[in-house]
Amino acid sequence: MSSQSVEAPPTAVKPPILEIRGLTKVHRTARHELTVLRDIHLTLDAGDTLAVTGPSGSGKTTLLGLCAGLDDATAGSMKLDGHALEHLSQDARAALRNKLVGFVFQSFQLIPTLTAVENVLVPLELRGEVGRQKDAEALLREVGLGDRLDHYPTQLSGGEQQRVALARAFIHRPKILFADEPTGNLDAATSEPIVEMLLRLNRESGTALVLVTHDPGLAAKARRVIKMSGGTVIAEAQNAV
Ligand SMILES: Nc1ncnc2c1ncn2[C@@H]1O[C@H](COP(=O)(O)OP(=O)(O)OP(=O)(O)O)[C@@H](O)[C@H]1O
Repeated sequence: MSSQSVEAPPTAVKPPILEIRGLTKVHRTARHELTVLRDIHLTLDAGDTLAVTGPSGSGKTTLLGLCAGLDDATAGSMKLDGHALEHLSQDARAALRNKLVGFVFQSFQLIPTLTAVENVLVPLELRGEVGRQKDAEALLREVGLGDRLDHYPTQLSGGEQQRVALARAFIHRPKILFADEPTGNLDAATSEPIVEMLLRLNRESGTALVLVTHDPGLAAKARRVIKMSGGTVIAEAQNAV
């Protein structure tokens, strides 16, 4: 009998979905220099949920924008799913984000000349995926817009536009979804299914969620909560969810 021990195969350790080191953002004008984010460090595990809270002007939207690649940092580094963004070309960064990231903006950013269904299909078209009309329609039904499929953004209320934006952010099943005030424009009855949908996406697809919110009820549904003030993270807590 062999005395060789059988070594367990190495377990694949998933990289954090998001790793931020020393992230800083300074806005410079001719006369002023304004540091809106200062030396932020943050690590988020794959599939985790994080609420970003803090008073108006504390830097929450700026942080989200940098994470989602909508803006460039003044200093610091970021990894998405183990990929160091500073080592990638602009095109490679865009492709990585297009694959991994979903984003819901505070101001929806729907394309005015496209219908609700066509707006939801945009992330797929950017990836060259066609023929997913039925999936887009199903998602819109899930957010309660089954009878608004062919409406244009101007024909939708603010809350309805918000829901189209959420469906658009979900359609390619991102690994991480950034949402800036996802229920900010919705009443309690409308926001509940949206929150449920976000949490279901997290549970069933393992999509990590980063939610900027002023709503303590929504923040309580995230496993981790950070509080920002003056461009820095001043407190961090964990919820038993
Ligand atoms: N392009 C810009 N140029 C100069 N200052 C900016 C610019 N964009 C944002 N700021 C400033 O950065 C600070 C942080 O703004 P940010 O939108 O990130 O705050 P926030 O915490 O998301 O606020 P709110 O809860 O009101 O949405 C604010 O003081 C804002 O005035």
